[in-house]
Amino acid sequence: MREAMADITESPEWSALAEHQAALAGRHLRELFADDPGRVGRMTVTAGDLHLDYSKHRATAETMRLLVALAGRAGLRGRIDAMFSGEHINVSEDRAVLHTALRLPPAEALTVDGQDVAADVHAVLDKMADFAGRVRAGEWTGFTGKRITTVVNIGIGGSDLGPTMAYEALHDYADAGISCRFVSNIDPADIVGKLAGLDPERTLFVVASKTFGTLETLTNAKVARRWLVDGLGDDTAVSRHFVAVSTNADRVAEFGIDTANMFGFWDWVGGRYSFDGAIGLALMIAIGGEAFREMLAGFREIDEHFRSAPFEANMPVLMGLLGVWYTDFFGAQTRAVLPYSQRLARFPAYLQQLTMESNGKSVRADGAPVVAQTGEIFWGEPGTNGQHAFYQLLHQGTRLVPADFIGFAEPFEDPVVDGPAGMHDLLTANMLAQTSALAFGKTAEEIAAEGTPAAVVPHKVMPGNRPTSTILAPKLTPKTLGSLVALYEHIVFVEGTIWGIDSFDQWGVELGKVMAMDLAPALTSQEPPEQAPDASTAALVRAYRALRGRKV
Ligand SMILES: O=P(O)(O)OC[C@H]1O[C@](O)(CO)[C@@H](O)[C@@H]1O
Repeated sequence: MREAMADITESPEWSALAEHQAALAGRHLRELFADDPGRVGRMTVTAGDLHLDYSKHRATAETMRLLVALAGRAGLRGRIDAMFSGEHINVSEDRAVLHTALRLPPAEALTVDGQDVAADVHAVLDKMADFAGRVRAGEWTGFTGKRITTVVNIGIGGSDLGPTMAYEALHDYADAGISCRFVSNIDPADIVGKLAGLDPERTLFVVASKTFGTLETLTNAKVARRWLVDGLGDDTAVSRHFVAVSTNADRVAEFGIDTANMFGFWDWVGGRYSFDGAIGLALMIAIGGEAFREMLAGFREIDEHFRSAPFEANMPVLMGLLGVWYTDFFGAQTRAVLPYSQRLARFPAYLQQLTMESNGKSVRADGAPVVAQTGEIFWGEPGTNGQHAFYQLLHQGTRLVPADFIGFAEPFEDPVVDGPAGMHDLLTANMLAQTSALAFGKTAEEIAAEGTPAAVVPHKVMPGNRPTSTILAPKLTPKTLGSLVALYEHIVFVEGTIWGIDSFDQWGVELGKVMAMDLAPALTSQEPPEQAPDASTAALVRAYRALRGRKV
């Protein structure tokens, strides 16, 4: 039986925040800025290449002091140390949580549960780099001796979203003439579409699955194997065209992939925290081992910052605490993530798994029900596209939607000029304008003064007081991407610590998987369905069967 955790909402720190919120709720950001000229300087923090301005939050110096005190009450410092040192903080699975070990510098030692974790990590990274180097150099060829030009990663969830997002973000660094495609969905449209136009002689499949037991991945891998064997007319071609990334060597071998071509990881890496290890193999083949290691250095820089910076100047701590502030004290339900970079189009989707699979929990680590709201709903789209879609609600809707804006100073493209500002400057101008409009809005008086007819004035009022963080980095490099991801990984950890939950299990996804396997025969058999879990689902099974021309 686990020791019962204290109820954080009963703590003096929580009560102080609740009282403070009541006093602050009626105050506008316009006033907070007017009252405190030093605000921006104080509410700006840098970590490695990341620059965060959090002054446009509905928070004062006192708010931040109280939030930091809450972190102290939740034992955040001790929890950080526990994670980095390999304590079994994933309690429901009795595992260490060591994604931070994936980016340990070679000189740093770490032994956990009697195992030299640092040596294991570097052995896998070296094996990946060696393999990636051979594929890139054309030394590892397909079965017929031709160079590999496309890598197809087959995986789902953490075995897909990380590498997909990172490949899209960093495709400018793909310098060996090798491109990647990513197949995840059990919907046949995914694999059929992704295989279209590929040459089996030049295609390498990376089957990525921590468990190597995931229905979608194994099904897609079997389809890919059939496509390859049909295309090359020889079963033995598989060994040159399939490699695996997994923690489960037995299942890899059972599938028919030579375990010499398997890249391992460990149960102490959660799937959603894994693309900086072997799950990033496809990415490494595309961008090369050196760029991959630069990405790891970016992760590492934020790990170090998170571990050592005082909470008052600690970027993940501040952003995590602000997440708690809005979730639990303002009743906000979602957080928008708005990258002003087309290359980060998949970043919100990646963060959805990272944050929501981690913190979407209603039971605490001690097994008792949670005492506060948990799990922000993350969503978003790149700017400026989002501006022409859902920003109306952000500006004038009734809901409070805190938002993270992410931008970069340097574009990749040569200056594409249209008027005095280049396109990239226009992109950035839009980002900055949005955060300013969200924070300060426009009053009825200001609108009326522009000659707006009185009847239209209320429609044009921009209430403002809508909180945002702005993260700026020099350029979307492998290093800055690593830093950004580590930032959000640690934000998740900070929030999970305050809420007292185990951010590293995901039991809630299991039931649906089992039920799907139970239901599949009812959909596919030629006989009338025997059972369905409930009346509604039984009716839907019958409707589906009727539509497919099967007996009902
Ligand atoms: O890598 P695997 O074992 O195939 O799992 C894929 C994904 O499935 C999940 O278990 C959720 O169903 C995720 O946590 C994981 O990232």
